[in-house]
Amino acid sequence: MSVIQIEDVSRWYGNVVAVNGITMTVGPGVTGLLGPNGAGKSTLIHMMGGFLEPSSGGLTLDGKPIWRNPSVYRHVGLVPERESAYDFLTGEQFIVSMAKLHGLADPGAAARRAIGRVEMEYAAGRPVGTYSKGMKQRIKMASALVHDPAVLLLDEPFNGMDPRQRLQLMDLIRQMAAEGRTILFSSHILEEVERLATHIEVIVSGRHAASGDFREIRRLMTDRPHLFALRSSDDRALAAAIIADGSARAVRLTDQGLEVETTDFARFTRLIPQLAKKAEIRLWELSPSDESLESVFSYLVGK
Ligand SMILES: Nc1ncnc2c1ncn2[C@@H]1O[C@H](COP(=O)(O)OP(=O)(O)OP(=O)(O)O)[C@@H](O)[C@H]1O
Repeated sequence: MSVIQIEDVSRWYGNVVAVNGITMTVGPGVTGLLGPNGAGKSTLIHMMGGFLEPSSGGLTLDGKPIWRNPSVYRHVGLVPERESAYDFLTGEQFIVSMAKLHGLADPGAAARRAIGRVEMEYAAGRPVGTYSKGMKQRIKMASALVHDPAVLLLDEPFNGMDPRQRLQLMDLIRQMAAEGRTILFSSHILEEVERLATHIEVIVSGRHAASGDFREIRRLMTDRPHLFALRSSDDRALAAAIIADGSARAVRLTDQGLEVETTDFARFTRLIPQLAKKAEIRLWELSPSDESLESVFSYLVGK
């Protein structure tokens, strides 16, 4: 059972602070690293895998420093977001070469085992350049598994996958976690993280914004004020009805219709059609107007 400890870690690129004073512990099971694009997820993952030096702070695997420590790399597999295989190599050649890089005693056998793990035997003899996005993702996964690491780091593993490929990969990740591995995967999609992760870490603008199980994070996200845009046959009357009901924090009449702020998302979406019906108003549009991930995450960090 392996544990990665991240202790007050920062990383900057020139003037850009990509990761800012993050402290967290990643243990066995599946951890989801959630954050919008540019939050610093890839930077953090690369530091966890020993591919990038922290500008300050330290990272350890089972108490051993990760940076410049090859004895640690034997226990870590990293699947990067970008393509990492030469298109002209066959899947098998690629995995065998990775096994050789790790100095494994029997690269052929290790490669076959890893390819079997991701169910890619049928395409192992084909050049990687002919693979679909999902197949490329699986062969990258095999390359990270070839030395049977205790820790697996996956950067946006579901990007570009169709729903069937997504389910297959989720199954594989669950199996590997059940075997006692420490697995961390990054994503900017809450639902994805919610379905797979037993533990969630949220980062926003390089900072650690929240940590815990998904119910807690979901509550933090849904309890924040929500902004809705409404259009109806009589916006003024609808505004009056909403104000009379007392379910909104603020109601504004705009050129486009109504803007309503509420803290109880679920109750408000149930209530509005009832209010409209009672007042004989036809509802044309009811849409959340601040549902961008950016705004959800910003709320979490209190910006
Ligand atoms: N090599 C680099 N040089 C300069 N800036 C960088 C470099 N790599 C990342 N950054 C910047 O650091 C910040 C964090 O980037 P990072 O790729 O770690 O975020 P991310 O959460 O993985 O985002 P994405 O999901 O879009 O890849 C961004 O502002 C990015 O532009």
